[in-house]
Amino acid sequence: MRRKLAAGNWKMNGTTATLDQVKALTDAHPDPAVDILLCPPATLIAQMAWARGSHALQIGGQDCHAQDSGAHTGDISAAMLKDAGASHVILGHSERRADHAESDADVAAKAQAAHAAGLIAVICLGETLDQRDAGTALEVVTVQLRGSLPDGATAANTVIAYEPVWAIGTGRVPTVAQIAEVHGRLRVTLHDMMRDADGVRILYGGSVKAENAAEIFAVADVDGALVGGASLQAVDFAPIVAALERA
Ligand SMILES: O=C(CO)COP(=O)(O)O
Repeated sequence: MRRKLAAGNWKMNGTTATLDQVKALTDAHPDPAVDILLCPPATLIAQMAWARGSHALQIGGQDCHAQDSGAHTGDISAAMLKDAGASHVILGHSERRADHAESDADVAAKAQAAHAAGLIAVICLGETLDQRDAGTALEVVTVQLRGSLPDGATAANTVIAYEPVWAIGTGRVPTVAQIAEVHGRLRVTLHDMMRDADGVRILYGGSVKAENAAEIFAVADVDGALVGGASLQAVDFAPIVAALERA
């Protein structure tokens, strides 16, 4: 049985003033029946770890370098994220793939570094609108998964997030049939690649809101969500967590 995961990606949003959302969220779900993960900017990880107190809220980074340390100005290693209080790190988000030209091989190398540091890698993939329209979405995500999953990936150290690029921040969401088709394909591919594929959580991400969460969470092989905009405010994110608890 896979434990469901409600994950929030704050992207490049949030300052110390925003940390009041942590209390609002943990107060709304003092004893959650699902895992809750927030991935703030790296500057807030340590303070968020303090702000959660004894709550089971998990905290993640949004990227890490593939190396442990060294002359890489501006970069952050997986061990540093862990030291600051993170247990997870998002890798291969489409915004990083686009803005920083990250390849599948880069993502696999970073995931390997994350695993070595004891972090759970949340590996993101998803097709663009052109690829969806061309009918190649399944092929694209299969290639991304095969290229981005490192040796040594297990259900315990890896989460997959399917995020169609055209659904991110657009309010456009795939049909439940489209989500089911991709998640099913990802599960089959995982089975081909690892022994405990049944235990790997596959999240859906892209314009998840309180209004559409229940419908998405009812889809087979959807084990939770990776939420952007609607994770910034507890008033938006808490009902998504509640919908996942009910799913
Ligand atoms: O990119 C996302 C999460 O990583 C999704 O963002 P939105 O929920 O804002 O569409």
